[in-house]
Amino acid sequence: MSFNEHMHIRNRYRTNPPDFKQLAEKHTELKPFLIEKTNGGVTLDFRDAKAVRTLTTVTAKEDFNLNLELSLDRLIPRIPQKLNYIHWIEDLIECKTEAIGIDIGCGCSCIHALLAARMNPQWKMLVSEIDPFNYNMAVKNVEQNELQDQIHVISMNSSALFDGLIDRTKHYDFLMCNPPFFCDTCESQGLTNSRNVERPSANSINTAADIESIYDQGGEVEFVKRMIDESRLYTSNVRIFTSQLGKKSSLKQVQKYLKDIHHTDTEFCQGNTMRWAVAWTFDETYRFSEQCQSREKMNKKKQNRTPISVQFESKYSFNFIKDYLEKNIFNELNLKWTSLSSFAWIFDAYENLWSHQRQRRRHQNDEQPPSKRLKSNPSQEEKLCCIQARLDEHEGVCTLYLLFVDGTNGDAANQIGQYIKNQFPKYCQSHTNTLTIE
Ligand SMILES: C[S@@+](CC[C@H](N)C(=O)[O-])C[C@H]1O[C@@H](n2cnc3c(N)ncnc32)[C@H](O)[C@@H]1O
Repeated sequence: MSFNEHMHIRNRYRTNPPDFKQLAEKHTELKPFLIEKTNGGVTLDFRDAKAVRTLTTVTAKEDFNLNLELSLDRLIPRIPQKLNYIHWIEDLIECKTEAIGIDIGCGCSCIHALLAARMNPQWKMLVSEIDPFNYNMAVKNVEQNELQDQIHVISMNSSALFDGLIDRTKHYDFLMCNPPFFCDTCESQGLTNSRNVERPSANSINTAADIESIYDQGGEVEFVKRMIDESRLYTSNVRIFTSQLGKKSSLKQVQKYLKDIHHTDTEFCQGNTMRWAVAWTFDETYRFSEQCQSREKMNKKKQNRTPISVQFESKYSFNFIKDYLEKNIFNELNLKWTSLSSFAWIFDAYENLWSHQRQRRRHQNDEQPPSKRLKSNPSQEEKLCCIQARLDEHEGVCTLYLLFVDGTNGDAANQIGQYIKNQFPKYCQSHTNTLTIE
């Protein structure tokens, strides 16, 4: 399965992936690695480190005019995926033309800073590296592209991430990082269950050295947790902190750790690889824009913005249904409601009395003497939902529309709509003997 259609919208490779044949015509060093496919096309063996390294260096040259030196025993960056991260950073800082950024652990390629600098000629990057080999090669890569004015590489000799790097008298627009991913060599060699056994084995080589891929204090989750802890000391120096994550399970743990900090997340898609990323900020004036959020979150939001409709049989009049809602449903579900007009309402729910389990509890509660009933106090509870409701009549048929406005239960309009669909026939049955439906 290819995730290319979900690459960042500005990623130049989204609709125009590298053409290996054309690249090899111009950069002949790629030619020996081309493999003819039965359909006449060509591909590369992504398990061959030399092939992957050559593809990266010729792509960097062709598309970014970058002369890149890479080592076969160090991480070889995949440029299309790196662009997803850089474009996301651009979105986070609202495409500022002048910006100062930080990259923690630049690797021998120094790829984040080189791409960021080429794509944004007025950005400045401060990057760190703890491994002396990577540091020396990163400096070389900056110098051979004459980007010393834009990129400053710092060698770290302690395990501190920010101390000795971030200048407390300065302000930085963003911080980025691709942390060491694994906890130990077993995980890096795929011997522990980090990879779902159902998933096919990796069809792409990982050339990362242990120093690059292993953080023996708990892998990427603990590395990013350390970043979060340290970021609390630099709240006014860095506007937006970010980190990439290699596993979706890591994202959940990091999000939990960021509970009290304003944050968002996204995913980076390319080929059949997905990566995740988190961003957090201590700037109370800052709001993460919609385009910076994950597809999952955006899809949920879109779903919530579509009103749920409940259609009633034509034999039930507008006033009958309106009475049913105001005198039964709104009370039964303990909704705090206000009329917006004779046919529209807005209501809040602080407890879920519409799902089966909750209904059972409600009935049990109703059977208790009043002194023992559970009381709900909206001021102490979180709001499950605020919903706008409208009852329309068209050619004698009434339809109720429910639109989720906000709250913690994004599916509430759908659930309440379903509840009304289930309960209305029962109500009608119990009322046909005593009331007219007009
Ligand atoms: C997964 S690699 C990422 C390299 C590069 N940024 C990339 O995305 O291709 C992680 C890098 O972080 C470096 N690193 C690990 N701990 C560090 C620390 N405390 N300070 C700076 N760099 C560190 C490693 O040496 C390694 O180069």
